[in-house]
Amino acid sequence: MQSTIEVNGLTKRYGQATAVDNVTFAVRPGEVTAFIGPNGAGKSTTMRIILGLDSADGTVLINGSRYRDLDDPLRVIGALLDANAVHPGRTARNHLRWLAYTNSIPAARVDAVLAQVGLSSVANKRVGGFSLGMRQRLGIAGALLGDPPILMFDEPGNGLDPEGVIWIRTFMRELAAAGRTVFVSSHLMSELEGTADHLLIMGVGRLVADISMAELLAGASGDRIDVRTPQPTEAMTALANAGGEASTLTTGVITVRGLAGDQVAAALAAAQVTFTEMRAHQASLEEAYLDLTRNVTEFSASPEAAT
Ligand SMILES: Nc1ncnc2c1ncn2[C@@H]1O[C@H](COP(=O)(O)OP(=O)(O)OP(=O)(O)O)[C@@H](O)[C@H]1O
Repeated sequence: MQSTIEVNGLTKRYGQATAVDNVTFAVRPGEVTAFIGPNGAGKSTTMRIILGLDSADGTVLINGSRYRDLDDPLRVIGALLDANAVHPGRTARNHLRWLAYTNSIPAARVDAVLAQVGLSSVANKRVGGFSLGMRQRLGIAGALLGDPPILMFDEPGNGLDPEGVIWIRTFMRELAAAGRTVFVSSHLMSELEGTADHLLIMGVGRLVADISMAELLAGASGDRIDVRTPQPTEAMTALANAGGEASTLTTGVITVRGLAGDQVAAALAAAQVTFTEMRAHQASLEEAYLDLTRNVTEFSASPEAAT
């Protein structure tokens, strides 16, 4: 068994509401696996259950063991769940020292992880004065303290400025490249495009896709063609008349479905519409996600499903 999280038949109910409904998946090492879904889909609940912080039906195995059976849990799985769960009166260094001490981790790791997340210069400052972005970094430092092979981050991009977002993306890629298992949740598709290798997509309570990023994007790009034109209205009409399904996502670019490249060119030429570029459409993760979830009824139950 190698650096994995295995979730099997997980179900969590709060009264009448089912927050997590029979969810099964495995998270593999050497990859960034993104846990994506709208607000309230059950991502945080699942992560809390993985760490044994909440009870549920079903099983969760970390490297083949339940969390509570791990001898040194912080050396196996490190997690950032809630960046605000730190005593505000403590300094960053003292918070990590306490965490190291109570988990039999050498104190030398404290300065190592502070440097890793870029907090060395504020190590002796009280956490109460930290921005959310600094707290996120401190939470990540805590997750790294035991040098675990598995890392789990719940919305780590929250509160980070653009530079911080690039930092966390690069950092997650480096962790995965070093062979670690990286499991990260987000409700922002753009945040994980170019970062995640694999996607676990949640509807409201249910896992609706377990798919590689490459496979999802290839499927969503499909047989669509992008045409850049200074005459978008005329192009839309010509392509619709030729039997294509034309839409526009970017100003000046028409995306056509249902016509081959030569048919698109012929339709535009016949209508005397000029175009400056024609190429196979590359779907964004956001687009692929919306395509995938459009027909999933559970999503429409949430007003934020399309965010
Ligand atoms: N302690 C609780 N008591 C009652 N309901 C809860 C509790 N915790 C979560 N829920 C409910 O369970 C569902 C899943 O919530 P959860 O926080 O896991 O979603 P999420 O996907 O992490 O959302 P977000 O992207 O907003 O963090 C929601 O409907 C939420 O209201």
